[in-house]
Amino acid sequence: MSAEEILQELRQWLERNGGFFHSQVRLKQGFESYWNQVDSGFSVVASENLPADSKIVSCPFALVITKDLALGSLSTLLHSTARDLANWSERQLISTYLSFHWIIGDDESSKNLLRHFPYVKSLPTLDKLRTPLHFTQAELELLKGSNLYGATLDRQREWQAEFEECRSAVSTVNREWADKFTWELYLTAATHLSSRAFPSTLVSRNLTLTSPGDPEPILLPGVDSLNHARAEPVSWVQSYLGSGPVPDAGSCISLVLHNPVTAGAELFNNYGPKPNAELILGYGFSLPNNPDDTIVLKLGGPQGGRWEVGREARGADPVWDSVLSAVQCDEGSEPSYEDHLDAADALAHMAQQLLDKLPEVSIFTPHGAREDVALMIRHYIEGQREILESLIQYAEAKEWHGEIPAVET
Ligand SMILES: C[S@@+](CC[C@H](N)C(=O)[O-])C[C@H]1O[C@@H](n2cnc3c(N)ncnc32)[C@H](O)[C@@H]1O
Repeated sequence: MSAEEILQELRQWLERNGGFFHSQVRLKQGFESYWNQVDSGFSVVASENLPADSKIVSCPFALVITKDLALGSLSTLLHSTARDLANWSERQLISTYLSFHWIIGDDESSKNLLRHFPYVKSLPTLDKLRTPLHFTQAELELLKGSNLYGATLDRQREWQAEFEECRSAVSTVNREWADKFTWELYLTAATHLSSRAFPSTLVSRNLTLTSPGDPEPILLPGVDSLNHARAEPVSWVQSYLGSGPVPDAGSCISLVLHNPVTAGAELFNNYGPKPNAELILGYGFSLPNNPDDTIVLKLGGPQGGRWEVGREARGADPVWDSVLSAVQCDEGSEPSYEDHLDAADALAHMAQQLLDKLPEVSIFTPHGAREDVALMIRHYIEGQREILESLIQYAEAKEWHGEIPAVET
């Protein structure tokens, strides 16, 4: 099947199930030319001028992939009770559910349990994915000394352990399935989830009710087909029909773009203000000079904590307060001029140490690294460097603004 046919099938499947893509938009394989990054999947383009507030795509609730949908299908397939799988995370359930489409295949017998084949087939293949879990060893080395390096190793360990647990459960039921259930398959599915997830609050009955805890990730086929543009004005609109806990047929989630779009232009969703570390780790792309970049700072000790500082030292004040109270000799009293000097010195020293640890970014693509990956890493490291430099300037400014004791006469 060609890429065009796969996208056509996705569109028809959405329509058969009560969803749609706007009649004046076209799905196309690859990005519009200017991305300068990897061609990691498809994009949505306007075939005619679209007015402001156009509804671009709509996904019926019946096609939404939730943890519960995955749990229901897997319990039947694995002859397990839902309780056996109840300790699986959302990622384990949804990634295993997606993987099973490839393990069992697109045949009649599994159609009721694995209902997302046209969607799964349209998702980018392993070779197109670019999160750090898909980096070569040489590419990973380029991150050494940055927070993202540690975060990548942690994620690799965590996902691999989850996969082993899922595979071993499958293996007790069917060895042939377990043989087909490879790490690459699981990694691909888990990356699809991390790079396309929406919050489960979108499908809850009362959007205004904040449910306790973090929302779960869910997949919205079709709605997830637009690439990201920072600060793009969009709305994710819920239409929940009926008043019971189970939505009536016709309930759906739609994506509305508030800006008009000219014919031929790509249409964008807005994934929210995310720093490059998060875009790279979860999605496999970066934005140059990303204004939402942050660096995570952790301080030990009783005044310690974890903070995110952004460009131009945005969010540095609580770090400063913590450092200041850590250096203060006389606890409980007003910090002295010397305390300010010591705190400024300690903060600048800490930022300088982190700066020294950061890897060098060459404008040339290092040997063994792919160009698109090297570019992503450059965007990220440059952002980290600029934030740390701004933090040093912030500390220097604090030093000057520390109150100078009046000269005794
Ligand atoms: C939700 S999907 C969007 C549709 C995607 N192009 C596809 O074919 O599946 C998210 C993925 O699209 C790509 N992407 C989205 N926005 C991007 C951007 N601004 N620059 C580069 N890649 C982007 C990344 O690979 C990301 O993981």
